[in-house]
Amino acid sequence: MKVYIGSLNPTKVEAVKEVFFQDDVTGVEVESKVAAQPFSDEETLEGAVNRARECAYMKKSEIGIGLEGGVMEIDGDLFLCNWGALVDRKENMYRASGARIPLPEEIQKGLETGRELGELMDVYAKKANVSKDEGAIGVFTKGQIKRAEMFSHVVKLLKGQWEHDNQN
Ligand SMILES: O=P(O)(O)OP(=O)(O)OP(=O)(O)OC[C@H]1O[C@@H](n2cnc3c(O)ncnc32)[C@H](O)[C@@H]1O
Ligand SMILES: [Mg+2]
Repeated sequence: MKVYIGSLNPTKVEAVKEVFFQDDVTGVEVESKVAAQPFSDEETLEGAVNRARECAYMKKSEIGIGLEGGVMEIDGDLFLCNWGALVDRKENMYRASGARIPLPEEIQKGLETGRELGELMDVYAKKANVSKDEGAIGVFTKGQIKRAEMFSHVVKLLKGQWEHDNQN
């Protein structure tokens, strides 16, 4: 089965390859059509759905997957939020979200000035490309849950729902 994932970020591509291990998985760059830094559950989910739709419309695609990272507010605190969407050939859509943790105040302040989380995390962790590696979730959980594992839970939730509806 041909599966497209709408990103070239290794944490996202890895997660889909791990869960769809029997399938032919390809990462492709597509537009999320939302802000580079989504600021709510709704906007983050919309980015995931847009990516999944674009992937599902690709030639020979049986399944398109979109994964999107963002932040959302609860009572003045910003939490990491991540959403995934799966669109199949019949245009059925499945959605799922990932684990969330609050972000420290200094990161919240940086986000509020319009900077992207990926950029802020590199400054915080004093290294490059945190978003392509352990991610903010990995940094703030001391590596207990890294970005690829968090996304793999989301992809399992998507695949499982799709399989539930397509069982014989
Ligand atoms: O190439 P794409 O697929 O866009 O990968 P990305 O890393 O930019 O991921 P998103 O667009 O889904 O995430 C939106 C923004 O939030 C950042 N981000 C989200 N989750 C993160 C995490 O766990 N660690 C570091 N940055 C994160 C990311 O770098 C972007 O600036
Ligand atoms: Mg991005």
